[in-house]
Amino acid sequence: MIMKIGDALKVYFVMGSTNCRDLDPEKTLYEALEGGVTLFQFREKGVGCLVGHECIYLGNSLRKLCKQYKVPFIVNDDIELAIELGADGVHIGQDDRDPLLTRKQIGHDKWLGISTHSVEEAKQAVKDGANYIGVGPMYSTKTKADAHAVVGPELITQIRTSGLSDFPIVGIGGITLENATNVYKAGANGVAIISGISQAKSPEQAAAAFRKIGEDSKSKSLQDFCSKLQKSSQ
Ligand SMILES: Cc1ncc(COP(=O)(O)OP(=O)(O)O)c(N)n1
Ligand SMILES: Cc1nc(C(=O)O)sc1CCOP(=O)(O)O
Ligand SMILES: [Mg+2]
Repeated sequence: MIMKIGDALKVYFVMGSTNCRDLDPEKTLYEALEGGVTLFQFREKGVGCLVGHECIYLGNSLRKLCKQYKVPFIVNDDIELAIELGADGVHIGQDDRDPLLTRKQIGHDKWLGISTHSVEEAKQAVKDGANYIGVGPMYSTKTKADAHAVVGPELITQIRTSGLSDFPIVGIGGITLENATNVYKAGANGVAIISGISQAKSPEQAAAAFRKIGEDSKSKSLQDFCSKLQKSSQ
């Protein structure tokens, strides 16, 4: 799948069966895709999550759906599962596994995402061959019990000004329709969301609203950039 990763990160939906509310995972993802999510991560984790054949079965269904919508499919943590499902990439955290070994296993044509919580971790992730970094938590989250302390969108701005001005970055953790604009404004290419879409009454409408915020933030950033350019040339 040929697609710029910075664009794919715009509305990054992360989900497993334990995150869903009224709808089953397939229907939840279907609605999110209809609403316009641009990237999907299969994160089958937590109490009551599916394992073994059941996990592979669900992963295959979700993978097929993403293919239909031409949306890249990432697997969280589990490299063997990613390979089995023919995923477009994997996402690993600081304590999951060695990034260099992971790259060796998945090859160079797959995306590797790495979670980061500081400027130092961000720079190291780039050195370790990440294609994008997740930065979080932006805000407090109930979805991940072992989440780090909140870093806020300010960390994304610090990472940008530390030299990673163009590197693909997605913010994650506690992102809602009310605060997503702050994350884009801080310099993120996109927002990664679990409950804001999976727990919404209508995942489709929530996804569409996040997509609209992403589009508007992009054109607003462009307007800001042009007006700064105009002012500096006056
Ligand atoms: C896009 C994105 N960013 C961060 C994470 C978190 O990864 P990790 O710290 O390994 O925690 P778990 O998700 O494995 O519980 C992510 N999954 N995706
Ligand atoms: C999976 C995950 N990673 C985080 C990090 O900070 O790295 S926060 C988080 C949970 C995101 O869920 P929600 O959108 O429901 O808050
Ligand atoms: Mg992990």
